[in-house]
Amino acid sequence: MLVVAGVPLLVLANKQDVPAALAVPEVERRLGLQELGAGTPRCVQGCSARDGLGLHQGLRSLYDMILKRRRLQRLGRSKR
Ligand SMILES: Nc1nc2c(ncn2[C@@H]2O[C@H](COP(=O)(O)OP(=O)(O)OP(=O)(O)O)[C@@H](O)[C@H]2O)c(=O)[nH]1
Repeated sequence: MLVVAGVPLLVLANKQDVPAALAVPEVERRLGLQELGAGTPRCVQGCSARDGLGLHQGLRSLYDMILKRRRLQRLGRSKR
């Protein structure tokens, strides 16, 4: 997985309607996302492409992370 430091990351843990699907914390652990550190905002969202559950929430989280990052970038620029 290519991750650019600081860029908001959304991981969709799909097929959560399937009983054998990995739970969200396990997906996060196996991808080693905790190693990214606080500088890379991220969200691991459980979802099901079959019924759409979790998709809106995931995209909403990504949108919020992008807005927050933009605000922080603007603040950083105005302080220079
Ligand atoms: N139950 C369920 N089935 C899904 C979901 N998303 C995809 N599928 C089904 O899983 C099968 C494989 O589709 P994909 O996941 O798109 O394809 P893939 O990535 O090549 O295959 P996988 O490695 O099996 O995921 C198809 O029959 C899809 O309809 C989901 O959220 N829930």
